[in-house]
Amino acid sequence: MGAVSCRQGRHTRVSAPQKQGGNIQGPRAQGWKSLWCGMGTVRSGLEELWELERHQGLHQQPLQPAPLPLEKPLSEWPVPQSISLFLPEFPMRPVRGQQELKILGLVAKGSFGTVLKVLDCAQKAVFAVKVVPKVKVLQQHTLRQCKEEVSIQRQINHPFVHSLGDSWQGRRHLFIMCSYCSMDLYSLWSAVGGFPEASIRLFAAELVLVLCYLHDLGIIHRDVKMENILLDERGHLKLTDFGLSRRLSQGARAYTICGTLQYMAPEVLSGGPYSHTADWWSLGVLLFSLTTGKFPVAAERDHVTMLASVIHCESEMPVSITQELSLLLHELLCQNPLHRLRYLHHFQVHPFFRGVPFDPELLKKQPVNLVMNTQDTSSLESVPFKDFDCDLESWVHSISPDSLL
Ligand SMILES: Nc1ncnc2c1ncn2[C@@H]1O[C@H](COP(=O)(O)OP(=O)(O)OP(=O)(O)O)[C@@H](O)[C@H]1O
Repeated sequence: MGAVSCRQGRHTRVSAPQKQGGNIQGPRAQGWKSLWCGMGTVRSGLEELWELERHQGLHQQPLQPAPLPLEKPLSEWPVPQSISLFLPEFPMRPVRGQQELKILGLVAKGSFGTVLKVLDCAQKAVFAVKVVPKVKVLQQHTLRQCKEEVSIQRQINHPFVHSLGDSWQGRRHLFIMCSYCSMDLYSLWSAVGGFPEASIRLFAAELVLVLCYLHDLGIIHRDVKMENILLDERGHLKLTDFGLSRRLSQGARAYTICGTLQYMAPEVLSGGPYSHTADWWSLGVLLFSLTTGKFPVAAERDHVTMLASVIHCESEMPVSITQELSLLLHELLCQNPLHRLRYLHHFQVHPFFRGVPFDPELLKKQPVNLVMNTQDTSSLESVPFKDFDCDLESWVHSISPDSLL
């Protein structure tokens, strides 16, 4: 049996961006403080502010705005191991960032990293930056995986995949930057519940194209789930989080038990051998949930119990769904990976996809009314970025130091 690395089914995603002057409280704020304190190249100015706060006993008073001092260029040679270990995927950027990036808010706290929303002042564009503490990477023995994540994301270029903007390292953190998406499928699903079949058909076709593309490149994603599907401004999807992905050539097998329990195929839960086909099971779970508003099998506490539930459960299809969709779900949620749908031509001729063009450009032209409607009614997410254009000093200024302890 392979190593076990299971993730939680849901992130602590912050549903609305934090505005300038907004309150940050509780454990989330604590996360911010420790994050800022260790942000190395990007937030070294903040680190100094925290130090100042500690030594001058300013806990009860708001911090004064202060200019961000530039971090001294790296002069150590040879490069210390704490840096060289993460090269070349995470290059050192001594000056970049602290002058150009401004934190706009906290997006989510994943199991590996914290995702921040930032403004790149030079490019005048908003990005999401995943910040991963190096110490966590080393403690959890995920160095190889972490480098693989970046190297895979650099290689990929597909309209429905979230491509990598940049990656670099500070002294204590790794940074992975991508363009920012204001909505993810999980949040949309939580707000809307079951989706109409027309929307499911479009999402499914886009995901089929992405998964076929990845598998043809010899990449297995291993964490296909709603939280890892972001939606662009027109509602089309972008698969993200390649943190568990790996290169697996056609015909090769994997054994590591990893993924998010509710989405993991039986052959993954049992410790393999498994292949790219496991991603199609996850797609089945995802489509079932989008259709019915609930997961085919409730989450269990560990992979052993989850396996028992998955094996013994015959997911009942609601009578309200069409036969074509029911057939698709059955064929994806097939216990035997060899009998599971998995090739593009399977989907192209499937009755559920009758008339669907399996072409990214044509799919992108189709409207996703569901998302547009939801975004229209959401409050903060649709506020223009300039409204929360705060810089680091004002963040520090606006937050009560007590709430950050
Ligand atoms: N570019 C982005 N724009 C907006 N939100 C994002 C972006 N990237 C990630 N997120 C949000 O942050 C969440 C966590 O990111 P990600 O999955 O990369 O971190 P993680 O630590 O690997 O999470 P986990 O291991 O728990 O899946 C995502 O599920 C998504 O909701």
